[in-house]
Amino acid sequence: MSLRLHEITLTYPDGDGRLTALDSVGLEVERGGLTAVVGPSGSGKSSLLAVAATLITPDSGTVTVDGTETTGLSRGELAELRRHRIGIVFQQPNLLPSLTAVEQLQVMARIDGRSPARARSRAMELLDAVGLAGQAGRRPHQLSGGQRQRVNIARALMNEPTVLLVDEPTSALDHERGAAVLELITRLTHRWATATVLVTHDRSQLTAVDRVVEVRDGRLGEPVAG
Ligand SMILES: Nc1ncnc2c1ncn2[C@@H]1O[C@H](COP(=O)(O)OP(=O)(O)OP(=O)(O)O)[C@@H](O)[C@H]1O
Repeated sequence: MSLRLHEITLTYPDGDGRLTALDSVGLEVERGGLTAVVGPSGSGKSSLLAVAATLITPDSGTVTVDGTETTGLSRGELAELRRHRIGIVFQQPNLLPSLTAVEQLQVMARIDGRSPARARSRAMELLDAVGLAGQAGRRPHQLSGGQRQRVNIARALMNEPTVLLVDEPTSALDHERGAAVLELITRLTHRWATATVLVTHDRSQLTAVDRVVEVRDGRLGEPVAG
């Protein structure tokens, strides 16, 4: 199992007490599988993604990434794990304004110490996969919102992660572009065999995903119709 969350409970300070954001949540995703997590605002979706990304340590429960149990790893070891095994697509693309599309990707590989030639060929392969081979030399302001989101997605795959975590990728896009981005993420999941978890509040576009689970008040279950 490439991503396994087991009995995750997460609380936040809340006045004099604690608010339970995740309550004994379990989730398993295989390589090449895409699980969509839906749920109303405040139900715990972002918290679930942050725990899966090892950015937040839960009160209890375990997160296993690509066979590595993360409990007890140091901050440095977690950072290393994230760099090599986890790709994260945040809601906002956060591209660097002065870099071209291909450079946005190359930066990731440089941090990881790859040769520039290998980094460039991987970057071009990914830009091609997201339909932007012809826009490799453009800077963010020369790209549309949908194109920027595609660069963002390609960048998350740069270091060949096992796990791909995607937060509300369609929130800034209209219905048609949103559907295209979801279709793209599904295709990339199959092609690069990532264990993908995608968080969204918009379930109308979830036609092609392998599985949909719903978070309600911090608990995970099968989605309720509607
Ligand atoms: N850092 C924090 N400190 C305190 N409470 C928090 C914190 N982050 C989230 N919460 C609370 O935990 C609960 C779950 O929040 P979370 O952001 O995970 O939900 P969500 O489903 O992603 O919501 P949204 O769709 O609005 O982003 C909410 O009640 C929220 O107010």
